[in-house]
Amino acid sequence: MAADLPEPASGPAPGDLAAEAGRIGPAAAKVAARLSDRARSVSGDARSVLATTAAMAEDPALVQAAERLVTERGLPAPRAVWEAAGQFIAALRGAGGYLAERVRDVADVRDRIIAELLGVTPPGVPELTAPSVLVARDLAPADTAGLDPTLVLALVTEEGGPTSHTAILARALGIPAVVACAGVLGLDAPGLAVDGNAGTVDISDGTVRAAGRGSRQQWDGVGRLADGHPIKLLANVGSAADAHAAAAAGAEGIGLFRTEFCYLAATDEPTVAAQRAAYAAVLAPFAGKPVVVRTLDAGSDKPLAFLPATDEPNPALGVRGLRVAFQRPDLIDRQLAAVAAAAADTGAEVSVMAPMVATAAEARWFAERARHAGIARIGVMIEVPAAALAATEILAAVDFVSIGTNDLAQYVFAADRQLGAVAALNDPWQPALLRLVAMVAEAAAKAGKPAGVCGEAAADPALAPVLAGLGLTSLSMNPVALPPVGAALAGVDLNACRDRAKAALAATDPETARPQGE
Ligand SMILES: C=C(OP(=O)(O)O)C(=O)O
Ligand SMILES: [Mg+2]
Repeated sequence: MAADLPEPASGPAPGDLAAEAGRIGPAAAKVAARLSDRARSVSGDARSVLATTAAMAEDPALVQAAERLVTERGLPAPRAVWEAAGQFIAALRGAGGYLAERVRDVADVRDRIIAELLGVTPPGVPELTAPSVLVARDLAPADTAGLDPTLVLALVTEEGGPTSHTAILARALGIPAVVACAGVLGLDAPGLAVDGNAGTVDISDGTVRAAGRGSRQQWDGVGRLADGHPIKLLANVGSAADAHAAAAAGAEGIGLFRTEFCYLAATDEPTVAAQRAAYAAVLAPFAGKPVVVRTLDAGSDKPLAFLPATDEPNPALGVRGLRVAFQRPDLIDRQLAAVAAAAADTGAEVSVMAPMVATAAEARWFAERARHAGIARIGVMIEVPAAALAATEILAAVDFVSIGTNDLAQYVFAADRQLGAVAALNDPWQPALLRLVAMVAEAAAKAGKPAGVCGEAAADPALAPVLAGLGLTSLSMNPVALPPVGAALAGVDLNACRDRAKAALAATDPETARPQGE
């Protein structure tokens, strides 16, 4: 691999500060244009990942934050980009889980812009001349998208996680990959046998071998089972870049727009006009299609700087999600007004949804405010066990529910979702979690209202038929997961899904719930 870019020196900036700041926008635009060109030359997941990276490079929030660091603190442009990206990286890392896995994407964009400003070659993958196993500390998704599966037998990285863009892309390209393989860079082995299915790297026999080369799955863009039973396949997004990637990946709509992602680095509450513009940029690619906008889910793993920090012993159990709105109804009213205006601007079929609802009374409180803001379709997330147990009463107050399996698992198992030591409990195949999901799906079917899943469970192609069998009507996921999930659903009929659901519910643990070989 090309050497990592060294951390740029911190200054002072040479010459005129305005001119120095003015170099950042054009450098970012050049990086974006280059990535967009590459996106046009490939297809499928690689195309959507490159398009997302291109949009991230041009993200006005990053460019403007870096420009301010030049004009206000006198930093040289490369250092300012480094520090501005660092703020985003810290926020993502603090959020943990799959958000922390987006850190690599931001770091890649940062390095490309800095390399452009310095006039040097950005870090990347060396030209391969013979079939090889690629070993790296981590690999940028944009680099993974360009890998040639005939030359890269397998990929092993020290860092990264199983839901990172890099891992998902490698799977999509059919390249066996093992990520988070601590110590692999320090190995002095003549060969590596990599099994992408088992997640193992064997150095014992000195040969280079790879297993687990899956084939790229085809999905025709319509969410349905083999017998035609519909399951809407939607995308989780947090920015306009994500929304474009979701549209390119063929999402039938957006099932979760995490609005707090727009403001992870904001120091002041955005005005209604600024929120309207930011939301409209996300809704625009989905004119005429369903989009579920979640109101701010701040607090705990996603702190927002413009909300006063609360000194709580257990932030995950504290004032977060909709609970912030109970204390600051003015804040949610301004957000709902901005969402309603953005919906009118774009023609997307917008619903709103509240996070961290615990009781039917809370659902009613939210529905009333959203209705007052002129929003017609209103739902809540089911991510607190009490809400799953009260699903019938909650569904009487709203039009739909969406199950957040990430938090639902965290709370039902009393297992911090950011803590590796208890990760096994936060497994979406846990029968106890699936029984709560079943309870919600049943209540929704009785009420004749839709119920979806928008937590990470929805992105598992083996679990999707189980969720369909439980009676869920939509699955919302990272856009790169859409083709494998769509293909998995298209291969089974509703009866088979119901059988799989029954088996998973009856299992005693995740290992037996999960089909063999998955
Ligand atoms: C989708 C969810 O919300 P978030 O991951 O944003 O907390 C969830 O909790 O499953
Ligand atoms: Mg949640």
